[in-house]
Amino acid sequence: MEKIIVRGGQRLNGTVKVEGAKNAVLPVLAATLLASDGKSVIRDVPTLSDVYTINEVLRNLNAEVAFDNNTVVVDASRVLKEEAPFEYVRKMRASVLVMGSLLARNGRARVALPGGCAIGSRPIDQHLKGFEAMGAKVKVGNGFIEAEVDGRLKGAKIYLDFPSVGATENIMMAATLAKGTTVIENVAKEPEIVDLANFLNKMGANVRGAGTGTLRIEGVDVLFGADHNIIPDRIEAGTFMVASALTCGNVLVQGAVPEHLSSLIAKMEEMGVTIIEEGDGVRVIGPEKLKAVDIKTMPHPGFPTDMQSQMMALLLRAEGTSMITETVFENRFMHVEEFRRMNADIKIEGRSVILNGPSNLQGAEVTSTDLRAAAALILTGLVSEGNTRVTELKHLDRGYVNFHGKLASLGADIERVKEAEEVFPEVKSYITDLNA
Ligand SMILES: CC(=O)N[C@H]1[C@@H](OP(=O)(O)OP(=O)(O)OC[C@H]2O[C@@H](n3ccc(=O)[nH]c3=O)[C@H](O)[C@@H]2O)O[C@H](CO)[C@@H](O)[C@@H]1O
Ligand SMILES: C=C(OP(=O)(O)O)C(=O)O
Repeated sequence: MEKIIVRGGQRLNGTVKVEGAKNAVLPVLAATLLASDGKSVIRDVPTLSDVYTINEVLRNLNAEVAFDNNTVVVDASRVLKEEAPFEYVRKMRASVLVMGSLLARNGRARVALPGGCAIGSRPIDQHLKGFEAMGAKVKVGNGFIEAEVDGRLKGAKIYLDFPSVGATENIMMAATLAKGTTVIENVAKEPEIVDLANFLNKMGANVRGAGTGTLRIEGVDVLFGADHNIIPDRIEAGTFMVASALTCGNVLVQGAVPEHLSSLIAKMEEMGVTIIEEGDGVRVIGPEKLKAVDIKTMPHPGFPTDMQSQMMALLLRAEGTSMITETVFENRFMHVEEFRRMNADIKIEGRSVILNGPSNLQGAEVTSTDLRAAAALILTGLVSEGNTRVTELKHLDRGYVNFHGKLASLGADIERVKEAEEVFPEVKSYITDLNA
């Protein structure tokens, strides 16, 4: 079993560079399936397990995919298959994002139902509602969702009940090749939506309004491969910003785009952290004492749910009582119990968490429950007494490239180790028998 071991007590210092955004590259790669002519070249792609998974999904659908030197080249000009199997969707829910492209290109898509997830039930009803409004028939059965349209999708007026990031992306992709105009209201405004719209427009699509609450898409007959650089990862940037503030450090986070991080910057400044725009990034200087603040996660430009657990780590060091309210996912507090194992004074009350700080944090063996929780537990280890051992690193590898290496380069006392797993001899022979 792999573990990250952190010994607390070091102030972080230096420069760290952020990668391309995971949550931008996944929909962009799904969108490459829309090009029936020419290759797409996607640059600044992070070497994350989620990227390898989406590449496998694309290959399985008969696209040609090469990934080298942070660049993915996709040729989707051959006839595409229509099925994304459960083995991929189970590993990564964003696999459902191929549905809009497949439906638009093939008139048919069959994608395994994603099922539950550690942060909530995460239904995709809003994606399906959009496809249906564009004329698709949607059927759910045997663990799959099947969507089919007779001929071409038709432009439609769609109102999302919630500004879902995935539904906005999936419907936007489907609408690019639909006949006529699609207007989607109450859409997500995240920077990753804007990045996807920019890529689609480079492919020949006509998408307007990205970054506002309404998208207007005039359908076109054909889309072409295009060249695109992925935007920097605002969540990875935010994670290193918190790391610096937490350890009373002084770190330049290169590639952090302040406009993408305004809610986080505002909250960190309220806590007493100094944040200075410098070059193409931000410098974060952590104070000796942090002030308690209240936080409520919201769709962009509100405070991002993907920074909730890292911010919780920071608030453990703040003086006074803080409250974090999670409004985006109904169950994104699994990390709270792990923080308690590290002696955090923290409790859950409904959809909120109350923290009484500063906690006298102590290292412990803790389990990552999702990718951001993994990062948050490692950050907490940086300011805990003794050793913190963080397990279930498969979550971390979905969203962070060489996280421990980057922290070590800033002066953290951290290593990633592989420890032999204890297997009882009786069980071992049983496994051998089974494999015989
Ligand atoms: C790959 C990717 O980009 N993932 C991000 C994306 O996930 P994702 O696209 O899954 O998130 P959504 O914005 O769709 O989900 C937000 C909320 O809406 C609900 N919902 C969503 C769709 C739907 O059809 N019905 C429905 O009820 C979800 O259960 C959740 O409670 O946005 C989230 C919210 O910023 C981020 O935390 C994820 O990191
Ligand atoms: C929840 C996240 O991602 P996903 O939607 O891919 O699970 C995340 O990036 O924090």
